Order: sequence, then C-alpha cells, then structure tokens
Amino acid sequence: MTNERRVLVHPDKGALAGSVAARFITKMLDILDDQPVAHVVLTGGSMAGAVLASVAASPARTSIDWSRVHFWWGDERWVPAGDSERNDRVADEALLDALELPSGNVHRFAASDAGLTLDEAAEAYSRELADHGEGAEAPAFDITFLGVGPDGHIASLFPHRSGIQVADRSVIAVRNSPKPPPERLSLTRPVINASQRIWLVLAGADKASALGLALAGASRDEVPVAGIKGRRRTVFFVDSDAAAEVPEQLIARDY
Ligand SMILES: O=C(O)[C@H](O)[C@@H](O)[C@H](O)[C@H](O)COP(=O)(O)O
Repeated sequence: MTNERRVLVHPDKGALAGSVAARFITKMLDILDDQPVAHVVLTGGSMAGAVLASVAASPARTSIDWSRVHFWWGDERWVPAGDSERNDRVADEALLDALELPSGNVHRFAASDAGLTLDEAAEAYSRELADHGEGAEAPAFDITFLGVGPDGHIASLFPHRSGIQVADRSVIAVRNSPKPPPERLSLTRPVINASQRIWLVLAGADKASALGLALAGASRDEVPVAGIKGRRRTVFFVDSDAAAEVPEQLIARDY
C-alpha cells in the first residue's frame, strides 16, 4: 500500500457522492472488525452533505454498529446552535439525525450562544480531543473528510493566513476569515494529518485550479490543501470538472 496521494475521478457529482458513501460504509465495517471504536471527522459543504445523505439512503448502513463510531468536525462556524450556517447542521440533517447515536459519540464545537468566548470554545474542543486521544493531543482519526474551497482552503485554514502554519495546538480560533462568517473554530494541520485516512471530496470546475496547484507542489501557505497528507492514505475523490488540471499520471478513473 502506498501513502502517495491518489486522485479518483468520477463522471459527475451524483456518482461521486454514491461512490464515496459506498467506500465509507465498507471501510467502516473493516475498521470496526479490527478495533472497538472508530473516530470520523466530518466537514461542512455541499459535497459532504451529498455523501452523508447517500450513506443514509444506503440499506447497507444498518450493518454498521454506529454506537462504536465517534463523530468530530474539522471546523465550525461561530454562529448559534442549530443555525442553518453551522457545519454540524449539514451532517445532522443528512445522516446523524437518522442514526441512533449515544450523545457522547457526537463531538460538536461549541456554538456562539453557549456562553463561551471563541478562545474558550477552542480550548474546550482541545480538551475534548485530548480526552479521547489515549495520551495524544487528539485521536488518530480513522477517516477525516475534508471539503476544499475554490481558494484551496481546508477546514478553516485559509491561504496566506497564520492558521495553516499553527503546530503547537490542536484547535485554533479563527478571526477575520476571508469566507463568512468571520469567526470560526478549526482543527490544525498536524491534528488533521495525524489521521489514518484523509478523504477529500471535491466537485465543480471552480475547484480545478486549487487541486491542480496542490498536486503540482504549491506551498501550503498559498494553497492550504497542499499541506494535507494522512498517515496511511490520502485520497482526492473528485468529479471530472474538478480534475481538469490534475496531472494525468496521478489520475485513476473510478468508472
Ligand atoms: O466552513 C465552511 O465554510 C465550509 O465548510 C467550507 O469550508 C466547505 O467545506 C468548502 O468550501 C467546500 O464546500 P463545497 O463542498 O460546498 O464546495
């Protein structure tokens, strides 16, 4: 097995969501065969919603003992609980509401109306990560999903901002985000890269340039996704529009 980054191209968004959902269910079964608990990081964005909705719609999802799965988020927007702008709303509506999960398995970032400052909320999530880290600052996540912005941002780590360079903490408070809302919470790059598997899901022509640059060796300061690599596997699941600028030798077509 190689730890090189791989790009799997699908004909369109529907095929992409279905393929990632099917692989997720299969991989979760494998992981839970080998270990008592799995840790999964979720993301916001439309493709993440489509993947999770496809998991929810799959009859095979009942074969997973979801009580052994812990869900975390890569980033969150600093808005009130339940706000339609929150990244956890995407996951709740697409999948989590349909699963009978113990509440202790769902690890949300604090909401802006929880009575904490942004910095306190970052510290609270750091502590929660460490509580499940078995001695490390965070769990070695089994699967981390990431969306990628047209500017190459992942989680709330944006180009030419200090967040992508932070390595001394697991969670940062983000202010003046170039994408609204301005205040956010985000995992840092080292914690994301400590994941066993990182699955990036991207669709659309507006992602082609960022993906092409990242795979061609751009700096993480310029294109944050360029700095992302999991311990065992890093897979870019993309549609053909997003793949337009990927070097041909890196492409595997999944159809
Ligand atoms: O916090 C956010 O603003 C979003 O979560 C964002 O980071 C998203 O993940 C990417 O922009 C990809 O989104 P799409 O899948 O909708 O293109």
